[in-house]
Amino acid sequence: MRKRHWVRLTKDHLVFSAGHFITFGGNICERIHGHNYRVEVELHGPLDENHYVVDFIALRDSLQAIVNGLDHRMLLPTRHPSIKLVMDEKEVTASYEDRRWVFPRTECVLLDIPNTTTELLAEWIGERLLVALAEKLQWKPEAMKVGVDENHGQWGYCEFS
Ligand SMILES: Nc1nc2c(c(=O)[nH]1)N=C([C@H](O)[C@H](O)COP(=O)(O)OP(=O)(O)OP(=O)(O)O)CN2
Repeated sequence: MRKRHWVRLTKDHLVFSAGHFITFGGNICERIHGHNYRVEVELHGPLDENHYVVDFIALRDSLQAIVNGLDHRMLLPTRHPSIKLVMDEKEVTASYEDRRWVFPRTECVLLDIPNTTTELLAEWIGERLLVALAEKLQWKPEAMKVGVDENHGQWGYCEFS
């Protein structure tokens, strides 16, 4: 019988508090609000010489660094078709139709995604985690699943295979 191994990382400190707003249903744009997001990952692959899929510590530290970069920030999508972002050194101005929000530049994270849904945040985090693991360990999983929870049980996932 074929055997497969994987690791799953879900820690109380893999959390970030951030502001966002999304659009849905075509032209409905939420009011700005925040969430205490949780992040978890699952990585699949063969066992190494330590009988690990991947070292939990290296994985945890890599993911924590990505999560920390999102903590206490305003999350803004750079590829949204109608949320426009204009920025200078000090400020980011976001606009949607006749609404406008101005944020200190250093308090924003500009994400190259079209909407800050949990599904796309999971994709963004996963892409960065793959880069971090390649740099740190010269390793990539056979498959990976990243989950982001925005409201105590509302998880969006992205699977990489
Ligand atoms: N599949 C998805 N559905 C929705 C997402 C998402 O990312 N993926 N996101 C939202 C909104 O961000 C919305 O803010 C979440 O709604 P809600 O749970 O109502 O948020 P609140 O923080 O206001 O929670 P309350 O329980 O109402 O206080 C919608 N759908």
